[in-house]
Amino acid sequence: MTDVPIIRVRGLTTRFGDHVVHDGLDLEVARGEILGVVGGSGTGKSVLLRQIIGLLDPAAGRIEVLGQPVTGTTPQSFRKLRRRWGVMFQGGALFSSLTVRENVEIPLREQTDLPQALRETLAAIKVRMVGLPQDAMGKHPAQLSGGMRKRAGFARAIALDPEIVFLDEPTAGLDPIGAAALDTLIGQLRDALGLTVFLVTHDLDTLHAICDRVAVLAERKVLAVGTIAELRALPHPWVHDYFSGPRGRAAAGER
Ligand SMILES: Nc1ncnc2c1ncn2[C@@H]1O[C@H](COP(=O)(O)OP(=O)(O)OP(=O)(O)O)[C@@H](O)[C@H]1O
Repeated sequence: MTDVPIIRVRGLTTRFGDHVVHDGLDLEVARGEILGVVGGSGTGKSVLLRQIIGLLDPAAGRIEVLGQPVTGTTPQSFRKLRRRWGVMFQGGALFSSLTVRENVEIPLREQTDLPQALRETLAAIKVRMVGLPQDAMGKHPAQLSGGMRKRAGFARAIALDPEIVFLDEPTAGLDPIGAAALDTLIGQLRDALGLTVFLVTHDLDTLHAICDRVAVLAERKVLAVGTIAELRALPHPWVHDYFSGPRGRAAAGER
């Protein structure tokens, strides 16, 4: 990891009408780390992710990714920047009418001029990298299990060899074995590809298994960020209940 943050959020304020979701939120993500983002329901984890990737404008604040501004930039600069990250939304968010190959090819089709044959070859490599069998390429999402759909979504997220991958609740809806396998895959790909991973999750096992640091969203800001051991030492009630309640202790391997 270097000292220069790969993602930098400063003074972020988010409002929907009178509802203030974030109020002066600050966050930095280091290159090469897996950062888990946790918080109670409605604390604005998914909204934060969408703002960092430029899908939603904040009311105030500054967001920089890879040293470039995300807000207030030209469409051309933004297009260049967005090629450098990949996103997997909840459930994989695949197009149901397209095959896995066609889904994985979407970023290659939209953001490169590569010929069809090369797009297919690259899609096949990504599908293999996420541990899907080659015959999954011709299948539609409805023909896949939930875990396979997530893997296909992951293959699409890494289609353009991104530097950062954003994952919104990747293990939601998976059985514990499938979830653990996906955690392992995320960790392996981070190591193999040198990815930075920004991961919104409720899954305590994921946090323990692969996250280098965890950011806690509460009280309209990032209340704390650190290792799980550091967070467990905090007296804040939500942080305490989350990490040191029965599920938190079980995920930590305690009784
Ligand atoms: N487009 C929108 N218009 C109005 N309100 C919105 C919009 N998007 C999100 N919100 C509100 O912003 C708040 C934060 O939403 P967000 O989806 O980020 O929560 P979250 O922390 O990801 O929650 P969960 O853990 O339940 O998924 C919620 O109160 C939500 O209703």
